[in-house]
Amino acid sequence: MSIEKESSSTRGQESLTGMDLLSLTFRALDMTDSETKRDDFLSVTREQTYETTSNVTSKEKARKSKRNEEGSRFGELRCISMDEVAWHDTPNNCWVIIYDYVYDCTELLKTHPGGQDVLLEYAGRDATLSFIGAGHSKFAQDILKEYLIGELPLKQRIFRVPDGVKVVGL
Ligand code: HEM
Repeated sequence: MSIEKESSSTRGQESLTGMDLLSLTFRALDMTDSETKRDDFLSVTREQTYETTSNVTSKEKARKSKRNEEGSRFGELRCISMDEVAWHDTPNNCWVIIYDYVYDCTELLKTHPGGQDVLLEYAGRDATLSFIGAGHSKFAQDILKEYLIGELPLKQRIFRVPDGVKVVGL
């Protein structure tokens, strides 16, 4: 059955969008412990997202600083576009995107328990799906922050935006 047909039989006249397909892929990947809990899902409202652009209004600035006082996870993060990330795709300069955050994995390449090849495969691009697929432990998720250097601009994000792709395990 084609995707279009399946879509129209399950969702009336609506057709599947790229986001729907990505979301389905994630759901198919997640997998093992199937009982969904409320906090399995990322629930982001427009107020909880923030954009690190230069022309933010004073109202936005006030909101951001309030959020930082309240203990935002990473404070101010540099805004890095996917184009810029794409330039960092070598063993001497390896950035990856996971969950809309940008990580400099150049040093990690030397010590990554999964080896450097798997990381290099995603150098300069999004590695979210593989990071989850590899079944990384809580420890691995915790040390992610050691490599954090920035985040994607709001327009390029697919997870941390209102109605973004929902994933389990991050
Ligand atoms: C900054 C990003 C990453 C960090 C901090 C990281 C960290 C780790 C850590 C600590 C482990 C040991 C096992 C564990 O605790 O889960 C591990 C294993 C592994 N990682 Fe990563 N990882 C990263 C990105 C990736 C990516 C993008 C891939 C792509 C496929 C990957 C593939 C693997 C694999 C296959 C293993 C399993 C090794 C084994 O069990 O023998 N990792 N990683």
